Amino acid sequence: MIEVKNIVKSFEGKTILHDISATFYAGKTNLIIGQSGSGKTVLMKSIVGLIRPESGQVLYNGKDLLKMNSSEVRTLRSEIGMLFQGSALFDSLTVLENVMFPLKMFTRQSMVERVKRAEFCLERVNIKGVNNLYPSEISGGMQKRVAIARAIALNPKYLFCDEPNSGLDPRTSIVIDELVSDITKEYNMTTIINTHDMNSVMGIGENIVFLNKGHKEWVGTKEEIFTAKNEALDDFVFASNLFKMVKKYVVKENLESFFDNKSGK
Ligand SMILES: Nc1ncnc2c1ncn2[C@@H]1O[C@H](COP(=O)(O)OP(=O)(O)OP(=O)(O)O)[C@@H](O)[C@H]1O
Repeated sequence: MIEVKNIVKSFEGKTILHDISATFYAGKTNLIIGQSGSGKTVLMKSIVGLIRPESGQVLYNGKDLLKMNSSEVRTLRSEIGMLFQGSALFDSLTVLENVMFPLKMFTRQSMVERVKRAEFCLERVNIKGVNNLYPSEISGGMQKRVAIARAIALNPKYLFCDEPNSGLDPRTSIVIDELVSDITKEYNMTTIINTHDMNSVMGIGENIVFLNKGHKEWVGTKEEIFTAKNEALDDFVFASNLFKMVKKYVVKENLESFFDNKSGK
């Protein structure tokens, strides 16, 4: 579990995060949503430790990142998996070598052990037969799966995904979302995902934190979003006519059956 308490962050005298407190649960897909510029990335970077807030606490299972010494931070880093927007694979390394990379950085495993673990992770994300290809030789969806395999190579307790669906078609986005969600449950990870993607919100939003102009405006689940009485949230989530119609239908008809059928299974 990760808790942030009273996080304040400013740049050049302008406050970007206003006293943010939120809880992100283990075994759940926790989403941070909000308009462009609302502070999602700054919040995620503050949680990961890439940005130091002026005040507040970032508690990893109760331990404050902002008070950890360098050896504690290094241990924590080995427990964190990251999935970046553009997959961020190393172009000059093969698929297998990309997944082996964090194992080389953070473990003393032998070459044989590293290969075995990387092969296991690639199989887990349903990647077969491309281990010796380079990222440029596989599709965007496959690259994303390889990035997930790399992110879970060290068996992380915490997984951070920044816009994991950017650049993917809707069908592949759902596959990636479901993969992240399944892995989160399987390994009981605390997964935090930054997204604007309403399909992700409706599909895997188990704990959604909505930021509005750097303020935490609302927290709830994908089911609660339909009946929330928050104007800013409503404007953001149901901005398109399509989602306005979906809301009308879901509220009028049967909410449960909508979520049961969401993934089209
Ligand atoms: N290093 C920085 N220096 C100055 N201002 C910054 C810095 N990083 C972010 N900001 C500002 O903080 C605000 C929030 O940015 P942030 O990237 O967190 O938004 P976001 O919600 O992630 O947006 P998007 O969805 O477009 O990625 C923006 O106004 C941005 O210009």
